[in-house]
Amino acid sequence: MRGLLSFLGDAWALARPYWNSEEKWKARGLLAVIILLNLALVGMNVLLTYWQASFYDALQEKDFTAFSQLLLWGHRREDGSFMPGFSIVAALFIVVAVYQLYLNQALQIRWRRWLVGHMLHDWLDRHAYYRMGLTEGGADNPDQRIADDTRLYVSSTLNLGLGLMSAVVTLISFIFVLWGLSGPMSVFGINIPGYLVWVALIYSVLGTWLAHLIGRKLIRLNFNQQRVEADFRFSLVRVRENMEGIALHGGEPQEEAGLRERFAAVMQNWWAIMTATKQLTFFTAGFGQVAVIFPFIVAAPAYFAGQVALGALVQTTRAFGEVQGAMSWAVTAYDDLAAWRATVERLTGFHFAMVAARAAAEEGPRVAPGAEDALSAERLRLALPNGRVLTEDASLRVAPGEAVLITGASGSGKSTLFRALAGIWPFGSGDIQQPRGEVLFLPQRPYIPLGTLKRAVCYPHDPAAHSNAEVAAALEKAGLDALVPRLEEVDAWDRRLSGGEQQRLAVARALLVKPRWLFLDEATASLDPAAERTLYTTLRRELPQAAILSIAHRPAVAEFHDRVLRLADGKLAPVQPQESLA
Ligand SMILES: Nc1ncnc2c1ncn2[C@@H]1O[C@H](COP(=O)(O)OP(=O)(O)OP(=O)(O)O)[C@@H](O)[C@H]1O
Repeated sequence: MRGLLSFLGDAWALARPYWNSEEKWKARGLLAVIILLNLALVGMNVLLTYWQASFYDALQEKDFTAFSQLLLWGHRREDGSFMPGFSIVAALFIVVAVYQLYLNQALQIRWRRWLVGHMLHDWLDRHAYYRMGLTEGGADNPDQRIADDTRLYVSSTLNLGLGLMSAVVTLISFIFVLWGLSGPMSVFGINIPGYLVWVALIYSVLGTWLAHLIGRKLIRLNFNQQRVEADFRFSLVRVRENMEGIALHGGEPQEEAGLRERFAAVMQNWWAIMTATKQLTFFTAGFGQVAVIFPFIVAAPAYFAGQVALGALVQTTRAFGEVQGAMSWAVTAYDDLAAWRATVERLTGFHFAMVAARAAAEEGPRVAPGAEDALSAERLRLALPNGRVLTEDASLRVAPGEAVLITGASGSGKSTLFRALAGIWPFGSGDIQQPRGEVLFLPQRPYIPLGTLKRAVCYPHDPAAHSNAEVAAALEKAGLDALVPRLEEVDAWDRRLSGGEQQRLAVARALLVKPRWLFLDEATASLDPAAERTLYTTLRRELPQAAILSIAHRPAVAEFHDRVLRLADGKLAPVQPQESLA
């Protein structure tokens, strides 16, 4: 019970922000209309049971006029009351049902847009996504949670919520109908009024309880299914993204084995879901079948005793069926409820992982952005997620326009030092003063976004911020003249360009963006030494005001820098350029 209450608390915590957001009046208004339409549907259902009673009575009495009037416009009964015809009620029913669904979907997409927008922000804000990827504590498969789980959550919440509401309203309405139709019954000499109502209630409560006992393992299984499906899809995406590496290694058998293994996890969990669903369906289908004849069995004695007419019998069984159906809502919706609960738990887990990752932005070295016109790091202690220390008490100060080369053995922590200077490394301590003005980091494998070549060069600027002529000039200076005519072409540029070309593209980016602070982390390492020299010469000529911090292994790069620092034994120490061999 505690588990259920805390789960409902989580579900509400997930939903509440939207219903109190800037969109709240539109959302609430739309929901109110949908609820009204839903209630109208229930009302028409009630009306139809009375219509049915009149219709069967007309049949029994072979009253053709009443029969045809009841099918068309309507019939005035002997007591003066008017019963609308089936065609009218059915036409109205169709219109209401269509708009109920249409507006429901409109509300779903609005809610989802809001939710996805907020999740994207929380995920990307303060590098939360990066930190979540660094530690195992991050939620698995964020892409699936943002793309799929939000869709499932929104549609299930609305549909289950409206389904529950309809069930409650149907229950209340038909309890009155059934109560009116059902006479008292004497059990051991005690008169029980509205006995059909009690029979329906007992039948349904028993059914719901049994469905819960049989189906509850589906919650965990559904949760797992989402995870294993996402893992499988992710491994397929990895193959697609690393096609060349895999093909060159001839790694297909390994990949196939890995993919099969992941799919086996999908299968295994799916079999467990099938077994659990089979058990639940045996029960729910049996429950549903019995429910068809059960009301006849309980109402038949009165009919055969001549106490009720055929119309009243039909109306009674229908009312019984509706009460029992509404009471058993949880039995029929158990599968959906289990899936919904799994989705809510996945989204809640993701939310808390994001909150923790954003809070962790305060952890690690203290970063003061743009505090002064220089870059400095003091008493920098950088560690790995597992606690291993990379630098102990490293210090650094770089003035505007200065060019500094950082060398050190592979794995000594040079890239991690850059990550810390960028303010994204959350493990360690010390003080970092970030400089004023635009900063650009160029890693060894540049990030190339999807879209046009122009977009790839301008990143992270908006492509509209630069003219084609500017971008073309930058590409030419970086030695990519051949690409100039393809600026507007959309392609998978990260796969189309060679490693060296990608690095040239990154240099073109620097020439275009003209940062005041440029960080090059082995950003020219894929080029031949002559090309590397040319690019460094171009960078120093074109960006004379820029401070440049480079990480490089080739000693020749030192001549383009004012001084060289070497990272060794956890400390940064100045060395002579000729000593800079890594
Ligand atoms: N996210 C991470 N989780 C665990 N270990 C990490 C992580 N990132 C880096 N490391 C480890 O930290 C150490 C330093 O990595 P870093 O990339 O800073 O080295 P580097 O000096 O730049 O090396 P190279 O010259 O080879 O590029 C390496 O041993 C690396 O395996």
